[in-house]
Amino acid sequence: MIGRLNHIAIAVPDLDAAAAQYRDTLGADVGAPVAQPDHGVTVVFIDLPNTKIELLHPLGETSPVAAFLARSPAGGIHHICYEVADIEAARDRLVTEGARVLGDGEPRIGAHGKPVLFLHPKDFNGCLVELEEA
Ligand SMILES: CC[C@H](C(=O)O)C(=O)SCCNC(=O)CCNC(=O)[C@H](O)C(C)(C)COP(=O)(O)OP(=O)(O)OC[C@H]1O[C@@H](n2cnc3c(N)ncnc32)[C@H](O)[C@@H]1OP(=O)(O)O
Ligand SMILES: [Co+2]
Repeated sequence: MIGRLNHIAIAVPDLDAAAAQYRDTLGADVGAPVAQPDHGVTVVFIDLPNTKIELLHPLGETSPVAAFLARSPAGGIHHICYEVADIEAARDRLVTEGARVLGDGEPRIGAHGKPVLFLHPKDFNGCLVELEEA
């Protein structure tokens, strides 16, 4: 069911500083910050030869990333995003197998204009999993 690794997300306390570090210190191809108010984040995508890095910073009062940074003020790996061919079929299979799909269980449009879902970290070895329809 899961396919390619679409991205690894890192929550950061200072988005501009993290983007500059990837651009200048690590020599990476760093995109511009994009506000994603529906998801409560501002994101910067970094293109790598075999996947992407998503830098995340809280946006708005109800950002899900704010609580993460309150627990880990220096930042840290926030989630892993796998691609799936059919996100509703994937959701239905996961629910059948007892996994918790976060939110109302309905896919929402993510940073790439594709439907995404999130799976509870406690069901996947302490790792927040995002699924994005390829
Ligand atoms: C523009 C979209 C973009 C894209 O790529 O398309 C994005 O990726 S948007 C990313 C931001 N959105 C989300 O993260 C939505 C899903 N997240 C959530 O619903 C919450 O963050 C949740 C439920 C994962 C955690 O909520 P909260 O921070 O309030 O913590 P809890 O007390 O509910 O946590 C329970 C338990 O889980 C541990 N936890 C929390 N976050 C993570 C994490 N990112 N990775 C691993 N573990 C996590 C937390 O420490 C608690 O563990 P415990 O042992 O009980 O203390
Ligand atoms: Co993501």
